[in-house]
Amino acid sequence: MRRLLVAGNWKMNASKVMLNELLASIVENAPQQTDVVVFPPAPYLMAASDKLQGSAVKLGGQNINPNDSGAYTGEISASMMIDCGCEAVLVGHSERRTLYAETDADVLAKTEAALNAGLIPYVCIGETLAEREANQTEAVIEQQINAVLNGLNVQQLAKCVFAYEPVWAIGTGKTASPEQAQQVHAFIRGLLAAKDEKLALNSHVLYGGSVKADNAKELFAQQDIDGGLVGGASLKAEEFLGICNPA
Ligand SMILES: O=C[C@H](O)COP(=O)(O)O
Repeated sequence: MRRLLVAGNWKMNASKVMLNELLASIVENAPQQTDVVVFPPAPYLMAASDKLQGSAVKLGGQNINPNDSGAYTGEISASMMIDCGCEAVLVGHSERRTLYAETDADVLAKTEAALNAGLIPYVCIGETLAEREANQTEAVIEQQINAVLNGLNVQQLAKCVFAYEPVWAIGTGKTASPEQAQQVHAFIRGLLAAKDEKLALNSHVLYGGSVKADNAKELFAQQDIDGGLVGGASLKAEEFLGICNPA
């Protein structure tokens, strides 16, 4: 049985005041039946870790360099994230792929680095609008997820979380319909099953792309949608908590 998992990706949005207020509210009100993880920007991770002490809410980082240390000015390693209290990291978010030219090979390297350090990689995949309109959704998803499915063993893959984020639904207010999302999630689970049946059964596959309190319930009711990777709506306590506890 897969528990509902809701992850809040703050992207490049935060301040000390926001961190204190938002985390205080999430810690106090996060429902026990949902696993909740927040991904603030890197400079706030230590402070966030302190705020989350003793709470069931977990912490993650938004990006890592695949190397463990060295002359990589401006970069952050997986072991540093562990040191700062993180248990997870996002890998392959479409903004990283598009704005910072991250390739499938980079995604595999980062996923491996995360696993080696003991972080849970949240491997993000998703098609653009042009790809969907050209009927390439499944081909794109398969290519992106195969980068990790072919590069890692089942034990490593069992520690990953997968997130389907159609690029056309991110920050646009255009959510994939529950049926559209379910169709791709079922396809992803099929690819996981081809690797290993138990892996498919136990893996969390999250949906991301304009998830809100008022559409979360219907999305999360789909058989293969195990929760959400939430961007904009994770910045407002009431909205995010509404997603964590969809009515
Ligand atoms: O990581 C989160 C996704 O990019 C979704 O962002 P959004 O909820 O603002 O559409």
